[in-house]
Amino acid sequence: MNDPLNDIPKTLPIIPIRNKVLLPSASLVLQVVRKDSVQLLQRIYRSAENKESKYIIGCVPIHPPSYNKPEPKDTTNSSTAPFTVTRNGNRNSTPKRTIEETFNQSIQPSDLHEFGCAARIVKLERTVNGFIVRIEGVIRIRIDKYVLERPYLEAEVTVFPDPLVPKDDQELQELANSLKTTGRELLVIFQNLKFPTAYLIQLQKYIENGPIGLLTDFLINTIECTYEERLQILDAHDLKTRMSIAIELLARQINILKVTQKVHSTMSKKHKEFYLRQQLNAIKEELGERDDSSNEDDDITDLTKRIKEAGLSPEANKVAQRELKRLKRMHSTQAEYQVVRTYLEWLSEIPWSKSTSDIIDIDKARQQLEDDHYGLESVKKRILEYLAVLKLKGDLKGPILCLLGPPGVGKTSLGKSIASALGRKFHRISLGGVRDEAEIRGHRRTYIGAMPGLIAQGLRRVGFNNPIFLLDEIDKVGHQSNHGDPSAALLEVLDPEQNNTFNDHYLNVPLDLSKVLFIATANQVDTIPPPLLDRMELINIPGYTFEEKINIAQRHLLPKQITNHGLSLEDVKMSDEVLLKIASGYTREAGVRNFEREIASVCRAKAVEYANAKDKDELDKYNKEITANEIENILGVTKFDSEVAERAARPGVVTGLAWTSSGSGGILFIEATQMAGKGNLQLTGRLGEVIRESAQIALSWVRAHAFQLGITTSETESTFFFQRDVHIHFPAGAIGKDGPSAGVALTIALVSLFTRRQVPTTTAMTGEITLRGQVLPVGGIKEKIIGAHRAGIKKVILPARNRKDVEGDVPVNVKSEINFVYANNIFDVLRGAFEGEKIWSDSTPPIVEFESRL
Ligand SMILES: Nc1ncnc2c1ncn2[C@@H]1O[C@H](COP(=O)(O)OP(=O)(O)OP(=O)(O)O)[C@@H](O)[C@H]1O
Repeated sequence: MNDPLNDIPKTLPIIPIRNKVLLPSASLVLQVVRKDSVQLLQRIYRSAENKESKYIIGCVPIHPPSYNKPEPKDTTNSSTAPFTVTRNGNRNSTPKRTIEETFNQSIQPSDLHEFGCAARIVKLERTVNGFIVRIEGVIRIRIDKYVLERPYLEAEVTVFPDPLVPKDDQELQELANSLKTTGRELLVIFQNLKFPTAYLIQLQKYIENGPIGLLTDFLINTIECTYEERLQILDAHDLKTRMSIAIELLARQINILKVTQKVHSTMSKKHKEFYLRQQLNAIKEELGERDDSSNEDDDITDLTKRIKEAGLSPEANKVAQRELKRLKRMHSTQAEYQVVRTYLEWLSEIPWSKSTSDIIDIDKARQQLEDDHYGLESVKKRILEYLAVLKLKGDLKGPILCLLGPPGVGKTSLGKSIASALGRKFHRISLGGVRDEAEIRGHRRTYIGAMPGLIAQGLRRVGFNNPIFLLDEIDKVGHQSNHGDPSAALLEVLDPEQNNTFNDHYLNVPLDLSKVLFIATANQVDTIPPPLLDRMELINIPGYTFEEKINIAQRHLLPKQITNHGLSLEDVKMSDEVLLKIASGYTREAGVRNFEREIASVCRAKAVEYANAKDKDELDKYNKEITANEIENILGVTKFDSEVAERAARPGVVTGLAWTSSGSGGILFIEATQMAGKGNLQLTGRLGEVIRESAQIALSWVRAHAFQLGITTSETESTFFFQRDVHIHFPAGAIGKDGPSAGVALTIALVSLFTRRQVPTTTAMTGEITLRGQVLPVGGIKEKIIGAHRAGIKKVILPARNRKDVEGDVPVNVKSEINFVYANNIFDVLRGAFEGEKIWSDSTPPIVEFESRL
């Protein structure tokens, strides 16, 4: 057998234990929540090597409040210290504490007993409040001196190994024999009581082979005795004293057990069960298989109180009470205990009946929206109408508002403004990339690590049941897959008829979401699942024009960034020209997010300049006005020239209008070239199926009208197209492109290529074409035109049936700076693209003109 002495260092970290005495050979499970011990175990937990079972600590009992400290004694003397704990010092007199109180409680060396037990950590588990640790007593120790008090106690110790019983010590030999006889007697009783076999084997081993000191401790561990009696045994490092006390205690226990066995045979079944249960608990406790029940009780009392205060719905309360009952029956080391406990914590933290009171003051809301956002008049108007209806009707049963627009146009910040106008809490739920229904609805509790979904989590975070939830990027939520359908879960969330009984899989009780005000945001409408779209009212926020961006910057972004950088509004001035330079030279976006970032860089540079001037006491030299030249010094050379200016007009190159998946509009170039070949058409630039088909249609139309357009010399000539290959490329090959709206631009690019005529780079076009040359309307007109305006386009050719979109939605200043050409057919486009020049002959009347008369 290993000498335990070898394992025990001279200095040991100390874990003080309350109401318990650990003896060598016993094991104990402790729920550790007090700060000092938690910090000690944290250190052990962190260092991987120390997590092994070899880590040794000292376990020392804390004196109960009524403990009278014994007189200092000569520890070399073999006699045991006078025992002075009164009966009042038992566990029942210990005051109950909450977890927090226990955590903050500080233990002084003077509170601790002089003797303790060195123990080996065999299991260490993290819990919500601290640790659960299982320790095994190794050997008696006496504390000589505390060498550390914070963050945890550490002490120099003397260890007391048990000597072997000397053959010639008659008295000791007799005591040992008597102890073994008592042990055998107990073994028989325990066998009758059906004690665990492993325990019985162990006891038998100790009785037959000793060592006698360990057998004494092992027996005392099993029997019922008071706290004081156990302390007495702990203090008795001298074998003779320990055995004498133990024999007395064991004899008492045997008597009790004998009487019990008699009573047992006469008891009713119910009584017996109760009695056995009590006994089982006591035995478990003695064997160290029950942890500090006072802490566990504290925990459950605390939870019960919190559940009572949370004002649960009747259904939730029923479930909570059932689970509480289960929890009480469980042992805190059981894995299921933590699962149930976490569930109950969730139930207690959902705001079932806590609401903020609404302030629906339309004037105040109007003011708030005005203060926070420039422009967006129609959006603000619609939001105010919505709030007015909310005020009159008093419920939220209506369509959900969905703010639709490119990134950085203020969708999120509009949501925040609405929340602060209403005095409600605001929470943003990002739906981008949500592929799993469980993310919305939670995982069932049977899963390991199950959690409630985003909605329930949001409610817990805000702490009130009537917040504003901004469902961000609802267009990016996943559809039906083998992980369920997140959009179907959202449907339930957003449906006012169903959402008062929303079922989160984890909570598994109906949640009332009818008081939550949902606002959604999306970049594009196409990918929003139709049933969701059906429940929402779209409010379009197209991109901003330069003029709007400058106004937003002067009123909101610049003041915000100046103050963010510790300057006062008077310290930095930027003219509209400078702001325009930043917006056009350094950003290319529909919103203002990058613009704000660039303004922040300028403010940072100004803050450095200001601080330097202040340090040198030269504030008079500091120039608060920022010039256009300074901008280049701060932000570097301009990142973007006018997109149109980058290009020179060439045959085969045409400017189209695009609408990106993020909802912002812009221009795109189409380049066509021809080479000797066999009549093949090659397309590049990451193109989708539809745009490829548009290119085929365009080529077929051009081939069909080649003679009329002067490309071929006779109507029957076919060699022209069979002797050359055509290659069409859409630059910015990294970005995928698709959709039918490039049809018109593709046709014009091919006509320009074959007729060697140029289209001005400031002319852009959009529209779908049919094989017969008709121009069909397309979507995203407003965004495309605002984007084109930003790019410096002067003329836009677009389908005649899109005229209403231009007249209705496009800002006036944009309309006034762009010349619009509305086309019914491709000949109208040709006329517009080639500056009114009629490049075709009328020898054959164009088929489309005939069609257009239909
Ligand atoms: N009209 C406006 N008036 C004042 N500030 C604005 C306006 N539009 C946008 N902003 C500001 O622009 C920044 C970006 O806005 P926000 O984050 O709300 O954009 P978003 O549309 O939600 O973008 P995303 O779709 O990427 O989430 C914010 O600081 C916001 O205050």
